Amino acid sequence: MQTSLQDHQWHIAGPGAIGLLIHSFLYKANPDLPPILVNRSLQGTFTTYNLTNCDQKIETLPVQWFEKQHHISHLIVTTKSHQVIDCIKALSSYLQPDATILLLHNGLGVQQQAIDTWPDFHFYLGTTTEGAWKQADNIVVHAGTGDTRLGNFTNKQPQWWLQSELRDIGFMWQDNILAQLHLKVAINAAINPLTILFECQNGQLLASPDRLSLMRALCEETYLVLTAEGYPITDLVSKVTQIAERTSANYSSSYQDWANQRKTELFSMNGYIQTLGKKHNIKTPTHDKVMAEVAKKAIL
Ligand SMILES: NC(=O)C1=CN([C@@H]2O[C@H](COP(=O)(O)OP(=O)(O)OC[C@H]3O[C@@H](n4cnc5c(N)ncnc54)[C@H](OP(=O)(O)O)[C@@H]3O)[C@@H](O)[C@H]2O)C=CC1
Ligand SMILES: CC(C)(CO)C(=O)C(=O)O
Repeated sequence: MQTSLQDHQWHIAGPGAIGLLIHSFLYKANPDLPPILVNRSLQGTFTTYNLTNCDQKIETLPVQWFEKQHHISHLIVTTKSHQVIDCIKALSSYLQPDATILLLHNGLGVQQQAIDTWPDFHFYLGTTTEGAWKQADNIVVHAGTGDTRLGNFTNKQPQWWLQSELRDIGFMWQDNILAQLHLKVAINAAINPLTILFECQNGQLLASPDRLSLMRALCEETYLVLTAEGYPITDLVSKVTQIAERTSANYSSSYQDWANQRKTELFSMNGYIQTLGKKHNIKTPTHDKVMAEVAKKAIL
């Protein structure tokens, strides 16, 4: 039996920092069509959560959780990259055969795996520069505003997008989203593992010749591999340097995962470049060395 879900009602799987932030955007845009949260256990926990906005105001928002009678037609997955496949597997019997699924995580590789595993679902790929973190299970802090872009493998805007609630909350359609995602991976692959190796903030990578030369070597290999894959990124070193300067005081997401003994997403950043290197027969010795060193201290 199906409960009273409405057309286009979004489910959000992964009630972490980004999941709750997007929940709050959708809820505030249309409280009559609240998004539905899905957690790992498929059983709701908290009934409200607190959101600290960028201007330090605190709002309390109600939560509606997934129920096993639901048929999911629209899903946003906001787990970490290594949790995406298991998350969709756990939901596969509740997803409509032609469900729309937006994957919103860092890194690459998992998106193709999802599309290959479930060819009938309509997958969309996204990336966000919003910043958020969890203070507790039901407390989220919106640390910095950013933008969220989505697209698909075909670059064709679907009909649903024109009336989508996602437009109301400022999400933007991005032609060639894959180019955007490859650029992000190239930047992450040059910064994130090094912040774990040197136990430093992003900006401190620019402070010594040793760190800079490793960063350059990673960029050179990434450039060759991504060019072979059809995504040549010009001036990658200066793009990486600019981001490291702009986020100078930040600890990268991988550093934070390592510092909190969580699995990092490096397998879908440097690991993705290594996989493409093998595919195109291009050696990636710096990525290999850096990943081997990071593996001694972090969960890859
Ligand atoms: N936070 C940020 O500022 C930004 C994050 N991103 C990216 O967004 C993605 C999400 O990041 P973030 O929100 O910080 O990560 P979090 O770890 O805070 O959130 C992930 C959530 O997914 C849950 N989860 C794991 N497996 C499942 C499952 N099978 N079903 C349902 N829920 C599940 C986790 O629960 P559990 O705790 O039980 O594992 C957790 O609540 C990452 O790829 C990240 O790199 C991108 C830009 C900025
Ligand atoms: C751009 C950068 C490196 C900012 O910290 C990031 O995306 C991350 O930490 O994952």
